[in-house]
Amino acid sequence: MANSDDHIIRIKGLVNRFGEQTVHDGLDLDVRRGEILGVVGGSGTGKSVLMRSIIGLQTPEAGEVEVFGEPTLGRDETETLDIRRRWGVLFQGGALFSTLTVAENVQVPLREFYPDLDLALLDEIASYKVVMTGLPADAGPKYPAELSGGMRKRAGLARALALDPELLFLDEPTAGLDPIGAAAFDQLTQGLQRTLGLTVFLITHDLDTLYAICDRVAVLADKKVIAVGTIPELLATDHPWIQEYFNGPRGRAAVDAQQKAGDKMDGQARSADADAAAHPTEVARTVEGQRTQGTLADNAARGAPADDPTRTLERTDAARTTGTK
Ligand SMILES: Nc1ncnc2c1ncn2[C@@H]1O[C@H](COP(=O)(O)OP(=O)(O)OP(=O)(O)O)[C@@H](O)[C@H]1O
Repeated sequence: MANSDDHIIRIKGLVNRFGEQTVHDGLDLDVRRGEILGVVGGSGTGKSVLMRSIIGLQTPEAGEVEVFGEPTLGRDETETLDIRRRWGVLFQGGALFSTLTVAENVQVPLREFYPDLDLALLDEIASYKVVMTGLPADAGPKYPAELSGGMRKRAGLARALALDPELLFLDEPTAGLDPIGAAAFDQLTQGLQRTLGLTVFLITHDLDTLYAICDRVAVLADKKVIAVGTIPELLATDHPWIQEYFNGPRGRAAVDAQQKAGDKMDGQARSADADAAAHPTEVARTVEGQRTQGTLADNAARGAPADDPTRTLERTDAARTTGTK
């Protein structure tokens, strides 16, 4: 398979079967470096099996998988150690160890890949990752059962970021979150992706997530990736599932919500411009698309941790639409 610097994952001719059931049959997909790729498809189309095939938890019957330019199939764990330490995974539901605290959960991959790290350093890295994902610092010693669903997702994300990965896999990160919590998690994902230069492979049923933060979307159907592109590019195809998914009532509601969010941010940008003109010596604020990130002082004033560079102003648009399974 040709190597390309533009692609962090390359999949060719993937075949996965469970008994008589064929889940993937000649699936191809490339993931570009630095993008957030949304992966969608009806329930049971094999999104999670695809992710598991990439990260080595599922052995496909045939095909080629390359990550960071290295083939991953047919190689044992020690051979892929250098590759595996360069990605992080947030499994569906967070998959935290219930008998470990949040900090201990974050330390699991650190202990696995760097067994010689001393305890003080493990604690320090875990604390940093906890705060980085917007959790309060006192979440570290808590057990998963003591956290809300949204906080558990953030704790799972903190663990996924433990090794400073270049590539992040997120399996339905906003499932089960309320609309405001889901929008905040999207903004956290995008903030981290931009700040840390991550590539994100994001499985979701959440149309708002697709519209809000995904650069491209890959659609799984008929045992393959039937289309991959920006949402306007997908809308230009005539595949019935794609048309129904994006043009159905939930798709239209997601577009409306996106439009409202855009209008709101335009208003904020205009008002920020007026403020800047009126107070030219004040520290500038940055308005990036839908995301407004204040200065550390602004964040502190809003109650966000002052040392958290990724904390973003949470969107409070009321409408949020999750695609049907
Ligand atoms: N270990 C396994 N053994 C047998 N069948 C499996 C196994 N893992 C997955 N499958 C089957 O493969 C198919 C695809 O599963 P997968 O979990 O990838 O779907 P999905 O697209 O992620 O679905 P959802 O959106 O509902 O999470 C399903 O029919 C599932 O039952």
